[in-house]
Amino acid sequence: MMLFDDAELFMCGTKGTKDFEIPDGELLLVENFFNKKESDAYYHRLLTDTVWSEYEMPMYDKVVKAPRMIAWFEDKADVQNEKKPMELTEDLKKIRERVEQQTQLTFNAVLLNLYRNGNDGVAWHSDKTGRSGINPVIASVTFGETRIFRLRHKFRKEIPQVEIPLHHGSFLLMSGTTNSFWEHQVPKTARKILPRINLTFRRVLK
Ligand SMILES: O=C(O)CCC(=O)C(=O)O
Ligand SMILES: [Fe+2]
Repeated sequence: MMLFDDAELFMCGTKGTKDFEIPDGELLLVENFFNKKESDAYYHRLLTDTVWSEYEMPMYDKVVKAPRMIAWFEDKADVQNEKKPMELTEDLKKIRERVEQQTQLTFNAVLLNLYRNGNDGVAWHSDKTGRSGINPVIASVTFGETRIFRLRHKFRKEIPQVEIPLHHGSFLLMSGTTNSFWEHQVPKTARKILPRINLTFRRVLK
């Protein structure tokens, strides 16, 4: 794959913070959270150095491959567990530092998603999982191709959906009750596009 020079194509958004003031949730976008130079460097290294895996998810009575690649990293558990997750790399730790500075929160795990092209995406879901409690704070960083991040209220269908193009180097924080009341997706697209990497920092219970 010839991806390396292509990073020049990715534009960061204009610098600015936007509070989306959604009902039943908190949603904050910071464009240009990482500048173009930092974003290009992280994009290249994460793309090539990460050991990406297929993710198989249960779907009714079958198991299907998710249309994206993933990698999960987590701080070393205090208690040794059987399945040792990968620890955060130096790059991931540096990115986390910036995220923690911004949010004044701490995170002990990060999920990386790689959307290889427009056929990759993520279907409607919210991020509640057994290990992160009912209202997890999700801190999301994007590098590479701009993809639409769409949110909809789970119960009040009259509330308009929110559509946010997440640009190279942007940061999005979902907090408060967002994950109880809203779900989100990254729709597939027929456009010819380059890969996008998304990182979601999380707090998981050990
Ligand atoms: O790629 C994104 O922006 C969102 C990823 C996501 O929703 C997830 O990993 O739970
Ligand atoms: Fe999600």
